[in-house]
Amino acid sequence: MLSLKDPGLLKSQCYINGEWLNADNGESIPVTNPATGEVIGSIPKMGAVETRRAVEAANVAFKTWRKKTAKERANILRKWFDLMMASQDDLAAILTAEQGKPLAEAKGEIAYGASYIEWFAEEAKRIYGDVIPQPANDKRVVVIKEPIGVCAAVTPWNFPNAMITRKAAPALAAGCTMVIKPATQTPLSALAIAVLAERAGIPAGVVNVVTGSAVAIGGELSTNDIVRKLSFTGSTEIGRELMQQTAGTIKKVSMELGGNAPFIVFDDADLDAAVEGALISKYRNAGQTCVCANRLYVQAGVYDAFNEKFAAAVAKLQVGNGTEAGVTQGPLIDAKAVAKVEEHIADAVAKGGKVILGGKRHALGGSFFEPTIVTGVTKEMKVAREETFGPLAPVFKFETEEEVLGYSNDTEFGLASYFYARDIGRIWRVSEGLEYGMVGINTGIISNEAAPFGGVKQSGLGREGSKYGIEDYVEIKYLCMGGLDK
Ligand SMILES: NC(=O)c1ccc[n+]([C@@H]2O[C@H](COP(=O)([O-])OP(=O)(O)OC[C@H]3O[C@@H](n4cnc5c(N)ncnc54)[C@H](O)[C@@H]3O)[C@@H](O)[C@H]2O)c1
Ligand SMILES: O=C[C@H](O)CS(=O)(=O)O
Repeated sequence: MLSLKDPGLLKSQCYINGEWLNADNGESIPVTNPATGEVIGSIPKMGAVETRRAVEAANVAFKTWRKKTAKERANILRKWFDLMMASQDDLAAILTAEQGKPLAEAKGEIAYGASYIEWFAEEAKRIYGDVIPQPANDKRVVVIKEPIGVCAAVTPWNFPNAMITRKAAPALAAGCTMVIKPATQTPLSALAIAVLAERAGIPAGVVNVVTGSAVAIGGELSTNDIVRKLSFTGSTEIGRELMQQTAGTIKKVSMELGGNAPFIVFDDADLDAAVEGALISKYRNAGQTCVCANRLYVQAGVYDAFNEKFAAAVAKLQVGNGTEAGVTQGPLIDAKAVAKVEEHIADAVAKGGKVILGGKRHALGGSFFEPTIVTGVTKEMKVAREETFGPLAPVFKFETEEEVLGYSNDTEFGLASYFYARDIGRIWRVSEGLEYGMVGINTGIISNEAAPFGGVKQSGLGREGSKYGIEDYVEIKYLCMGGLDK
């Protein structure tokens, strides 16, 4: 059982209009720990009717929340940030229990998630408009920015805290209200965020969390005309479905979708730095990260040296229950995730790939999997085209810059990409040649609240974080002031 300093953070009810509620039919869904299989809690199995009530509550709350000054909203968001950081240990314990990542990573996620609240508490006060030089002296052209209204957020299980705050923070900062549907595998983190929102003084109806049937809740959020914006983080497949569903009411959408990140090591790279970057980029959250290195490309001249160093570093990863000291890789989220990794390994080996480390389920059983490296891989393999979303590093060999750019861009995805090199001309050529929303240069970690996080092609629409992140939650209004020459 979860032992928290603040047991009030562990909720089994949804948060709608400032009330903690069960499903209308009383049904609930268990929440299990992926490391042990034990039930750690339960959540209401809500559907369209409860979701509609949450949307209507958010609509009522919008009328007053938007009228607060930016400074008033900023102060309340700052309080929310302070409360989240004060509860970092408990929030991390809840996150590790329901998602599986090591406690140190979970604590890092809480700080990362809270940093979006801190950032947008500040950005709230900088949503500037324009006064544009008038084309005729009887008029003045003024532009103001206004909150778009009731927003919906549908979020994934792999970062159960940060993927929510990365949406709720800019939305509330802009004066919007929000209905959140977290992933069914990891809802307790979302409910804990709502507890702290309530304690921070965020008024009833401004933040709402609904759990239960994804199709029913998502269907209501994507078709209810009161919802003016839907922000989704998850697979490209579901993102495409939600875009189609929102088209009927012409909603604004943000889509943070799947990835297939290339991680390129050129022969002029600092090899030790490249190994360190590849390790963190590939195996963070057991590889269950949208921006993790999905394909490693190493130039022929350093291919063997890189693989030797990389295998030695990966072999040091400690697989186990995320609550145990020293563990650096937890379980995968479920058996389906394990099956996908096994499918990708089997396909690569069948087509000539060589497993030089790991390659099978961990001795711990369940959904634990050995950190794995496969060499001798080619573009005909599934690992070249599909997002593995697990602790599998396929290492491709390449000869020239032109060749590796061609390989890297040969995908429908365009989220994150990485490369290690030291020649400045190469750094500029490759940075501009990669068709991705984000490029890590001599680093394997690119995510922070100050940066515009997002993808191109079928990895999504819009940006989260940075000064750009709040633009997705405002509408531009043009005021044409006439008759000024009389
Ligand atoms: N780009 C990013 O920032 C980012 C971040 C995290 C995860 N992801 C992507 O998400 C995927 C893994 O996460 P996942 O398994 O939670 O993704 P998913 O698409 O299966 O689920 C994401 C969310 O959508 C909900 N959902 C599922 N089917 C739905 C439907 N028919 N209608 C409405 N909602 C529905 C789920 O309950 C969950 O809350 C990977 O592809 C990963 O790359 C992207
Ligand atoms: O999985 C997707 C997240 O956006 C990862 S990150 O923590 O933002 O890098």
